[in-house]
Amino acid sequence: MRLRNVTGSREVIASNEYVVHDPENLKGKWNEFFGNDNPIHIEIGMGKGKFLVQLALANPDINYIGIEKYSSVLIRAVEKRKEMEFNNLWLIRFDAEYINDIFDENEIDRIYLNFSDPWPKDRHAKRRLTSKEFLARYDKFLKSDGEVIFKTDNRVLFDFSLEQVEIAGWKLRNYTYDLHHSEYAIGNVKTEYEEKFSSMGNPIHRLVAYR
Ligand SMILES: C[S@@+](CC[C@H](N)C(=O)[O-])C[C@H]1O[C@@H](n2cnc3c(N)ncnc32)[C@H](O)[C@@H]1O
Repeated sequence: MRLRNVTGSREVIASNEYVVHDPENLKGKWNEFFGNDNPIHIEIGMGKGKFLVQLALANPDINYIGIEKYSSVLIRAVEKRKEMEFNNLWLIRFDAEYINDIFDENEIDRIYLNFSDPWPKDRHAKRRLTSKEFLARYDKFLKSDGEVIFKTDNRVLFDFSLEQVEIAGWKLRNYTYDLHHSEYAIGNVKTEYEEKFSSMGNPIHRLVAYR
C-alpha cells in the first residue's frame, strides 16, 4: 500500500475495511494519502454507500471519500466496500458540521449531497447540508472550479437549497425538478434512496452549484 509515511493515515480495521479513523490528521494531505494527484470527490451523508461504490468502480482515476455520521449506517457501507478490489474509495465516520477540521483549502473537487436529511423545523435549518452555513464551510475547501451536486425528492428542501445557493453568492449550473425525465438522466447513478423514491414515482430534483 502506498504512502505509509503519512502520519496517522490509513488504518485498515480488518483485512480490507477501508475506514479512515483519524481524518483530522489528513487535513491538507489527502492526495498524499491516496498516492496520486487525481481529483477527490466526496459524498456527505453517504448512507450505505451504494452510490460511491458504483462511482469508484466506474472511475478509477478519481479518489472518493464517503462521510457518514452514524457507525450503524457506516458499517453497511463497509460491508459493501470490503467486497470490492479497488483502492480509490475510503470511508469516514464523521459529523459534517466539523468538516473544516478534515479538509484544507482547495483540497476537494466535488461534493455530492444525496437525499440529505430535510430537518423540517425552521430552527434546525442550519443543519441542512445545503444551508448557507454549510455552503460557507464547503467554500473553504472546494477548489475554485469545484461544484456541489445535490439530489433529493423533497421539494421543500430543494426550493430552500436553490434559495440558499443564491443567498450564499454561489451560482447554479443547471437544475431540474425531474431528473429522470431530463437530459441529465444520462449517466446518472442512482443512490439507495433514489432507487426507493423514484420507484414510488416521486420526481427527483437535482442542482449543481458552483462559485
Ligand atoms: C436520507 S440518508 C441518504 C443516504 C444516501 N446518500 C442515499 O441517497 O441513499 C441521509 C444520510 O446522511 C447522514 N447524515 C446526516 N447528517 C449528517 C452529517 N451532518 N454528517 C454526516 N452524515 C450525515 C445520515 O446519517 C444518513 O445516513
